[in-house]
Parts: sequence; C-alpha cells; structure tokens
Amino acid sequence: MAIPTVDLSPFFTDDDEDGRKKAKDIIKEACSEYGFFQIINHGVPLDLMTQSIQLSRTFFTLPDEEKLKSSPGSAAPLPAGYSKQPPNSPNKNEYLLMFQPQSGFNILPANPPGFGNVLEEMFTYFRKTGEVIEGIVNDCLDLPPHFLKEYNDDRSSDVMVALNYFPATENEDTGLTEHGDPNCISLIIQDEVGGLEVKKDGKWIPVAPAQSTIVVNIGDVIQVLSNNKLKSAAHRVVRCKEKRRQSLAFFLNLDGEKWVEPLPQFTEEIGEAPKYKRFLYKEYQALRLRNRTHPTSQPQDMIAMTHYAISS
Ligand SMILES: O=C(O)CCC(=O)C(=O)O
Ligand SMILES: [Fe+2]
Repeated sequence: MAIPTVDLSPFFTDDDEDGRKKAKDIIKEACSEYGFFQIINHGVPLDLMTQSIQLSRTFFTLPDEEKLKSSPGSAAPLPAGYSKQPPNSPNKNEYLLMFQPQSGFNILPANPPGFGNVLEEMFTYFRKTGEVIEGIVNDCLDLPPHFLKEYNDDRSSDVMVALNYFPATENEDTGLTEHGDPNCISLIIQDEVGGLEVKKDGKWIPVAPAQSTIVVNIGDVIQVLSNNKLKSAAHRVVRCKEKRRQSLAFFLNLDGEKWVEPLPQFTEEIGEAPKYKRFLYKEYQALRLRNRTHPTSQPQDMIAMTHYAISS
C-alpha cells in the first residue's frame, strides 16, 4: 500500500482541463482516504530540491558553536533560527526554522555558503506550490472560487523547517512522534533515508523516498473547515540505525487571528451536525506549542484537534 502520486503538470499549462480534472479526482480521493498524497511536476526545480537537502546535511554536521551563530532571536512568534530538541523530548532532531524571506525574523546561516539563499528560494517555490494545492483543495471541496485563498490571505505565518534526525540507537527509533499538522497544508521533501510514515486505519504506511517528489498533507484547519470530509492524518518519523536523515517541511499556515469552524456547506446546508467547536487559531497554536515545550509522558495526552471536538 502506498499513498497516491499525482502529476501536477496540467496546473502549469493553460490548455489541459482534462488533465486537471483527472488530477483533482485523485487528490480528492487521496485527501479523504489518506490525508496524504505525493506530487511530481510541481514546479519546484529538482536541482534546488537536491541542493537544499545537500546543503542542509552539510550545515548540520558543522560544530555546535557554528550552528549556534543562527540561534533564534526573541522577536519572532516561533524560534526562527537553529534549535535542538531538549534532551527530554521524544523527538530526536535538530532544526532550522524560517519565516518568509522578507519577514525580518530569519537568522540564516552564513555557512555553508549559499545555504541561506537556497532556503529562501525553496521557501518561495514551496509557497507557490502550496497555493496551487490550496486552490485544488478548494475545488475538491466544491467551495466558491478562491474561497480558501481569501480566507487564508496572510502569508506571514507560513513556516519552513530544515530538519536533521539523529541515527536510531539500539533501543529507540522514534524521530518525531505521531501527530497531525495544525496548519492548512504541509509540503515535505525527505532524503533517501526515508522514515516518514502515515497512519491509515490504524496501520502505519511508509512513504518511500522518491527523487523530485514532494509529499503533501492536509492539516487540521482543513479537516475542521470540511467537518472531517478531508482528513488531517496522523504521521510520524521513524529513525534508521547508522544513518541520519534530512528533510525540509513547509507549512502553509493560517493567520492566528482567524476563527476556525466547520463551514455551513458541510454542516447546516447538508443537515449534518458540526463535529468541532469554533476556535481562534492562535489559541490552538499556543496549545500545540505547549506540547513541544512541555511534552506529556503519553503521546495520546498531547493536545490535538480532538480538544475542540463535539461529542455526538
Ligand atoms: O521530517 C519529516 O519528514 C516530517 C516532519 C513533520 O511531520 C513535521 O514537522 O510536522
Ligand atoms: Fe507533521
């Protein structure tokens, strides 16, 4: 079993309505079945993807004192710059986090040379592809044209993270614990080591690494808006022995001041009860951030979308 792969090339030409329709059908099915799919011919240049992973691998092998030159400043809403998970965290990685290039928050490394530029370029491409996906999801949900684009109209909360996972130990191979992404849509590229897994019907499906492929997943915001029509699937990263793993994740996010609730199209207009209470996105984000700073001993005790679920 593997998550579906979709060719996005019809969305980058004007005259392939048929191709777009076929791709949308696959995406619609994938988002309701898996919450995940993979894309090829997505507009992000392969050499840029390769370079970003290679330079990231080089960056994370630098001595701590060099990496810590990009330590986060305090102004940003999330720690933009280089951080390592605290030793008590079940997540075994270090990472470099950034906002959009013009945000003023980013503390990008000077070494390896060119890495900062490559990250900024990747951010810009990821964002474009993320917006294309958001438009497709909009159509898959039969929402009015540009509804999601107008609702999610502020790009200043988007985040990109370059991650380095440490090799597994004899006794322990968790890289990133099971979670759903809180945001709207996420894009991931992983190196050849692999390790990303998606939960479907209680089973873990590995997402095999594939060159020039981007993994896409639906986040909690879309799951709530669609009243569970589309799925924000649980996923995790498993570590491999002897090999460290690089990945790059982009989160098309929502402005914290937005309210999130199931849309009338998926509730009152079709006679269905809303499955979630209305909430302010920044409150949910703060709860999710608390999971990271104060991890619970049991992963199932972490705050997730179920926090706002209405029991039927
Ligand atoms: O590293 C990966 O492949 C996935 C990262 C992820 O799921 C996340 O940061 O939310
Ligand atoms: Fe995730």
